[in-house]
Amino acid sequence: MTGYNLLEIVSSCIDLAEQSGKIIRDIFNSGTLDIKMKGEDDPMTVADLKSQQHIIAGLRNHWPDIKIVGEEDCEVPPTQTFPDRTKLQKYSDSAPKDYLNMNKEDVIVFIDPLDATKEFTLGRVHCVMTLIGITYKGVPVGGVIYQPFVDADGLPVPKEQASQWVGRLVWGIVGIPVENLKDKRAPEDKGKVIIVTTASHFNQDIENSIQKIQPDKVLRTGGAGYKTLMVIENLADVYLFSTVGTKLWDIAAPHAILSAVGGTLTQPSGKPVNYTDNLSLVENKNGIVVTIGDHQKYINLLNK
Ligand SMILES: Nc1ncnc2c1ncn2[C@@H]1O[C@H](COP(=O)(O)O)[C@@H](OP(=O)(O)O)[C@H]1O
Ligand SMILES: [Mg+2]
Ligand SMILES: [Mg+2]
Ligand SMILES: [Mg+2]
Repeated sequence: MTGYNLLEIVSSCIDLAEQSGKIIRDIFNSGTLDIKMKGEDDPMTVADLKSQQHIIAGLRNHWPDIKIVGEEDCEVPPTQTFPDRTKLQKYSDSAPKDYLNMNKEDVIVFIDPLDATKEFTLGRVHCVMTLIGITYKGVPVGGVIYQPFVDADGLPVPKEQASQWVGRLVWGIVGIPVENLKDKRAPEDKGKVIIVTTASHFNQDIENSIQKIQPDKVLRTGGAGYKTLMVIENLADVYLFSTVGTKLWDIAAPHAILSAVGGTLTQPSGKPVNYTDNLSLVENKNGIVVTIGDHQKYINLLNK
């Protein structure tokens, strides 16, 4: 076979995301985040950088030429990390055959080394995640997300109980059932329409869109990955961010897992997102809408 094998790439990304989680936890515990501002409300820390360097160096050791789009602009020193490519071998018979020998030109790995950096710098670490998404022919097909600051069920743990930060991994490949997910909807929220949106990048466009849906509840928290996982686990019906701000690396990994469980992510118009390595097109300029069901109903409301 001459193409890339998605099972091997996702297997490696699982190792690298878990290792990055440890890097992120250690830097948080050190207390030295070395915060730099890339733009207004757009911080980057040394944890973002070290996490991305670790992931890219590990991928390059196996796939020197694979297309990678990472959030941070940084040099990548070589490492001796050779991630395990074999963890998912048992799915070789059940995985979609196309994904076992993917044309190299059509594969892109999107890396968000630390999603929810703003919240991270404020110590609200439960929503921090490392996100690695793999797209094939412009569509997310594999995703790995790792939450460093939660317990094994993904529940927040305060920093006074840091020893319980065992972390949580979720990976998904479209066509293979996703493990390690729960329906977390509280009984009193059954039948309600719940929107989740940004905590730290809110604006009037988003407020106007929320009004069109007339939800019963609006939750605000950090991280594109965390909010998408809330939809996947039924804590919210819609993740709505109807404005410029998120980038392809924020959504590639969670989108793949969402697709694997039957959910939908589009632009607010209902048009699909096109995943490309053209750096002038990595912004989700029109925003995103994420649902686990009734997607068209919400798109209709947003466009009426
Ligand atoms: N106005 C804005 N400027 C820069 N980045 C934005 C933004 N709005 C959203 N984002 C990006 O979208 C992601 C989710 O944002 P939010 O937590 O507000 O929902 C964050 O990813 P990072 O933390 O990986 O940079 C954040 O940087
Ligand atoms: Mg950032
Ligand atoms: Mg992000
Ligand atoms: Mg980030």
